[in-house]
Amino acid sequence: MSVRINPSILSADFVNLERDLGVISSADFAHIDVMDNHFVPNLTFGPQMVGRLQDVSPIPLDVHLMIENPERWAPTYAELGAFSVTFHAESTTDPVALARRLRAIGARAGLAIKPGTDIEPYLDLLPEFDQILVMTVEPGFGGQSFIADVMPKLDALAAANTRLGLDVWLQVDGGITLDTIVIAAEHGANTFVAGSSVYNAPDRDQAILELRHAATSASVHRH
Ligand SMILES: O=C(CO)[C@H](O)[C@H](O)COP(=O)(O)O
Ligand SMILES: [Fe+2]
Repeated sequence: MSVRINPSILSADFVNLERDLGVISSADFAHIDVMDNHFVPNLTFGPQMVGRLQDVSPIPLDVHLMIENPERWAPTYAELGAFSVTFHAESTTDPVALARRLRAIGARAGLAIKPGTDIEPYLDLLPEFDQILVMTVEPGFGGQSFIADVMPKLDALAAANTRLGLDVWLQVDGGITLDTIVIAAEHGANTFVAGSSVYNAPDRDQAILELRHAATSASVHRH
């Protein structure tokens, strides 16, 4: 059972992003939080910046779009070469159509859901996606506390993967630490975004290694 550790550069130094991408090269993907100050009450960066991050990153980019009207912008990130592009169910009218456009460009397609959004309507759509991002905080800011109440959504997604014979990656994002990563892995998560717990650690490689070990042990224990 392989797990993926995706540090979020939301907790990096925004005037030293090339340097701060370089210190997470032992991770699987760099998680890039795009916020538009409309879908969430915070603003980060757009395609121009992400294109340059793509140029200099030692690892592939996992782009998380917290924006309104993702139909307008998500394909642009796929064209820039992002490995995966994840948009929110709450700001999309036709998630399947958008996922198909992203896949046609060559990116993996991800669907994200906020803590208050029900997963049930999306379970039958799993074949259309490569990953589902279950938010474990309200989107918008790093450094918040993990919301364990959303774990039943992971249980439902893991069961749907089994029922449909799929391996759609199950991603969690928000408040992931050495303790909470175990809880999420026990509920079937296999792709873990960690911002502050990686970037605030004195040794980023060590933090990534410890998160990976904790998640792997919990996954093995689960199966
Ligand atoms: O999408 C996000 C916030 O909306 C970030 O990816 C997430 O919060 C990571 O930060 P942390 O690990 O510090 O919670
Ligand atoms: Fe994120």
